[in-house]
Amino acid sequence: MTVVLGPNRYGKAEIRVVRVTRDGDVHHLKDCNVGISLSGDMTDVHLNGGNAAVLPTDSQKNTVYAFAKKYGIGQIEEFALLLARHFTGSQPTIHHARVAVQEYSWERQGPHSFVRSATETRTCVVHHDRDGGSTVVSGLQDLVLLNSTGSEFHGFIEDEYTTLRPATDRVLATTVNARWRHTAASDHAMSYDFGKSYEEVRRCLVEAFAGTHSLSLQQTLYAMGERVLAAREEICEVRLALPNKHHFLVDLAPFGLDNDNEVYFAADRPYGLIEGTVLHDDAPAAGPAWD
Ligand SMILES: O=c1[nH]c(=O)c2[nH]c(=O)[nH]c2[nH]1
Repeated sequence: MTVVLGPNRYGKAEIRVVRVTRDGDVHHLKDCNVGISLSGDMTDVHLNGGNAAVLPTDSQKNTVYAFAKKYGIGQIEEFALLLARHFTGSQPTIHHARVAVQEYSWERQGPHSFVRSATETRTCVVHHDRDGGSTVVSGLQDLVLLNSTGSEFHGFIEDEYTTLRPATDRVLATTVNARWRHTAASDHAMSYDFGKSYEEVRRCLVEAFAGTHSLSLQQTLYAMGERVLAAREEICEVRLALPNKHHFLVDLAPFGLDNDNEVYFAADRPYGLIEGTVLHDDAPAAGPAWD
């Protein structure tokens, strides 16, 4: 039996960087969490402990802070591309870079005061290969949505363990975790408006959730992905993970009260987890985009 080194990567995780841009009395804030993963000529370090090909993860972390100062942090996808291209372009031993960024949103409260908004986190994952192009997957996490009617679930399999009653009018609630792949990120490069794209995709997801009379969360998932692909030509694939945040009607009969879909128990666990991919049938090959 021969043992060999398989796929590997290394980098710095969870680099928290806050960039304040001062515009006179008015300040602008970017609050991010950056993860770097590099791969390349790493056989010697794993097999023999030879570090000559290794750019320390500490240097990677420092690069994030230095780039935040030198270039600012605009759209997170642009910042991630800048970093990924830097590592592959400056170090011959680094062949591939994966940079992931999460952005926490702050609402302006004054010229230099901000309130952390309890809404979703914006995300991106960029891959850059020194011999090839880049892939960009944007996304959002923890966008909480609820429809208080317009949702049904019936006609499902009923086996000997089924107790669920068919529902013709229920609450449908979820925490959207969505990621979407940009068709040709390497062509768009830096001139591409990632900010507008993000806002429009988010709007499509919310509008499709709110506007779909749902016979299942699976149907709603597909409608959300389909809406994005119909509206946004720069996107070729959408991946969604939608927990079904169950709202159970409380039995008020013991108290002599009826419950006409008015009082619910919002359970936090267990929850159904509906996951799916919606994509163009001629979407270009994903390469490492989803890794
Ligand atoms: O929208 C739903 N899809 C399911 O697959 C499912 N399963 C379940 O118990 N409730 C629901 N709701």
